[in-house]
Amino acid sequence: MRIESTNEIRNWLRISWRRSREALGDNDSPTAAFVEERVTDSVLLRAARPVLAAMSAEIENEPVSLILTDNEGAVLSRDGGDSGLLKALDRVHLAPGFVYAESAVGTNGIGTALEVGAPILIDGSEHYAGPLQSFSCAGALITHPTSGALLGVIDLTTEARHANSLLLPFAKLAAHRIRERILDDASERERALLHSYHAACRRSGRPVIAIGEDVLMVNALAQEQFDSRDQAVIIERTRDTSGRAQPATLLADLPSGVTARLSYEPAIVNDRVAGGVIRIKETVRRSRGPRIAKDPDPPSIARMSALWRHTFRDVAESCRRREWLVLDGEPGTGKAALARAAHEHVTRGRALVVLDAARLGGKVLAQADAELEGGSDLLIRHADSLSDADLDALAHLLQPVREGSHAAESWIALTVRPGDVCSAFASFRLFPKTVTVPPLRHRAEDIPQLSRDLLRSIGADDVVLSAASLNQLARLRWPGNTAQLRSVLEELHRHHRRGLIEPHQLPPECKATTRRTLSKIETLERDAIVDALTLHEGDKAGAATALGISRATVYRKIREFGIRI
Ligand SMILES: Nc1ncnc2c1ncn2[C@@H]1O[C@H](COP(=O)(O)OP(=O)(O)OP(=O)(O)O)[C@@H](O)[C@H]1O
Repeated sequence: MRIESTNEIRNWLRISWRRSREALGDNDSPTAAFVEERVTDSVLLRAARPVLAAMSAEIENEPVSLILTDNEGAVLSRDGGDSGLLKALDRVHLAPGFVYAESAVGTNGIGTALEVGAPILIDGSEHYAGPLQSFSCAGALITHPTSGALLGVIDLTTEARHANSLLLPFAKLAAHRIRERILDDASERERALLHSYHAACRRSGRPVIAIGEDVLMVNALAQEQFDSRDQAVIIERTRDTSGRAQPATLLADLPSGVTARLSYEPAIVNDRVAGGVIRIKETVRRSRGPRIAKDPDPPSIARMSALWRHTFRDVAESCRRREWLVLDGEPGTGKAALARAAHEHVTRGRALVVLDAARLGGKVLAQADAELEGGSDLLIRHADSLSDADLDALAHLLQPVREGSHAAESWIALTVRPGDVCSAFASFRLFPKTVTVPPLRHRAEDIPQLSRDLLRSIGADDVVLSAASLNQLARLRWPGNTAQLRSVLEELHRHHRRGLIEPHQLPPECKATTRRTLSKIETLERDAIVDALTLHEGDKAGAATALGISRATVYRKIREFGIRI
């Protein structure tokens, strides 16, 4: 979008002020939030550093500062400017680490350029916040030259009394030079990777795959020998090495039943890893017979955070002891998936019959009876949806099984909502153990791996989430847990069949953010505020009263946690 005429600019300003008023109320001196975990290396920073160094030399001793931010308005660097200007900028926290999003500090050259998606000059009193009105800021967007992803903003700020009409053209020129530099860097890296790839293909005469930041190359031999599922696992496995400057040898168990030995060699240009070339050295067909190992490797579903591994171990242990089990947890946390995977892991192929009580209602009794008669293991999902009478009948059905001869045969697990313990079961002591499956927001570190697993399972093998997109997903609250993440990825796949997905391409429901990983306490605090706001249909005063905190605190927390309801 381009903003050309003065009228249009005024219009955008009016809208920007309205947004600022909604976000900040009457707060005339909002404080920019500080981000503790800052990005110190990125495509943008690498390309911008030399450009900004050269440009700040051109305007040496001028009262103008060049400010680079990421695509959420967090300041990454500040160059140039005389000491008076720098002191003034420090006073308004326009400094590295602080976030200049419009929602945080009101209309300004950085946040407003991001909001309107176009370069913009905000002059003196056009700023929303009083303390910013002594500055003039020109912000120009920096987009990735090939993917078009929004990377950040270059902003030129000076004191309003020095404002000059060249500020905005100069900001646009800086953005243009940074984009060109990104393109040069990328083609230099891609050339280095291509060179290593061709050399590996010639030397080895084997299947070869090369992976760079935006590039994937698969030679004809690799395409012939491995289907797309195998290729996806190989690529996934080599992600473990991404960015690694040392050669490495890895093993990968492929879905086709072979184990492949992968030899990784980094392609390096200017001391930086441009990508890696993977030669597939040999493959061995795995034995189909029963595994002899006492403690087989856990399945991929279990290879996640300590919290999730611990939960998996608990379920597997109950299954190993044939101890009947209740899995409770919020909707969509993966209770059934976990029970299935643990059962498969422990019994190595014994059938587990899954009955959904929410779908079958009272009919679940007759079906469970028939399956138990045959000695099957049983997973009854959504047991809490049964009526009290049906639950009672189920308890009476299960009690003789527990005490009878085939008790040792059948393993039974139920899934229920949190805290939904059925008194009939408790009185018969049918289910001695309950495992609580943690919500996704308590294991945000699992989101990258989980997203890749889910993308593969929905057939979106050609879709790759960028690191920034994964960070964005990891910051969300996920009330619908893994099931919601799955539906978000399905929605994404409907619009993007392949390629690298950047944050702006994620579905809208992924837009509420906090910039950092929250501590457990902060997560609980955020959840309480979200729950109160939802209950009060977004009314902040009502939520504040319900929580016993001030309205100002609710506003502050909404901004801090990036809550949008
Ligand atoms: N660790 C995981 N890896 C891959 N997919 C998963 C994982 N956990 C859950 N899923 C997928 O997420 C979705 C929801 O999981 P599941 O149905 O097991 O959740 P649930 O807690 O039993 O849900 P409900 O609220 O209906 O009881 C399913 O599509 C499942 O395959």
